[in-house]
Amino acid sequence: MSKALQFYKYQGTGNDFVIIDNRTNNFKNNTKLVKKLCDPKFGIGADGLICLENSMNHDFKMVYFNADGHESSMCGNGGRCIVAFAKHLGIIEKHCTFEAVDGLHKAQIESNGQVQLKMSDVDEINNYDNNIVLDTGSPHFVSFIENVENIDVHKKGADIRYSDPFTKDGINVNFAHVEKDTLKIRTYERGVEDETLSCGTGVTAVAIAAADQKLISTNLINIKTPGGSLSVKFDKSTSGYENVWLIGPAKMVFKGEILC
Ligand SMILES: N[C@@H](CCC[C@H](N)C(=O)O)C(=O)O
Repeated sequence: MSKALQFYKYQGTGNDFVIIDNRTNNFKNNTKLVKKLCDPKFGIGADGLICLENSMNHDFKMVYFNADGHESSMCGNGGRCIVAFAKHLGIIEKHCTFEAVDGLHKAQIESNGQVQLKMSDVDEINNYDNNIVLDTGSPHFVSFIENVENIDVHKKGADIRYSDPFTKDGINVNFAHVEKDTLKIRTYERGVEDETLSCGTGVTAVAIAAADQKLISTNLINIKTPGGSLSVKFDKSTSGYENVWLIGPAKMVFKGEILC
């Protein structure tokens, strides 16, 4: 017999998520079910699904699944959305610390609703054929190009994601253009296997890569994605980049019940 599952739908600059309050452990996830819930025809439709779960020592725990149904690494936009959701549930007020797959994250909600999320430190940046590979909680490939509006992100992103060194574990692929300390970014996401409107760990990776390549002269960077605007700020340390913050909107779109 089908069971009714309560869900919430959130979006952060157009990167959209099904969020489930799983503090009671009622939602027993499996790859097929998560994939179906993320499917716009057979389910709700989203780039990923997030469970908010109890944490022993912190405000809550975030468990993230890509739209392909597999549990994955950190999601920056999802992290900002789950913070807004925790506030909606009354678990937190303005500030919180939560557990995620890549460690602890601090966050705060501004009076204008923008959510600031502290991301992992970055201490390894690799060059790859004039491109950059780094991990901001999820693995990212960064390619700086001239004409970011016209590139076929689906085709070129898939070519890189399925190329030799990345086939097995996969990688997210970002195409970026720098203009006067503002970055324009489009991302092909692993696990969605397509372009999404925005990727939080992706824009964080591009901002740090741009600083590392000396393409920008500020450590508070404005970013434009097809889904809206974000900012990233950080400090340069002797070993890399720390105090990395991703800042932007996170909004509830609707809530409902689905039979599964
Ligand atoms: N949408 C994301 C990244 C989600 C994880 C990614 N698809 C992966 O598997 O690495 C974000 O906002 O960071």
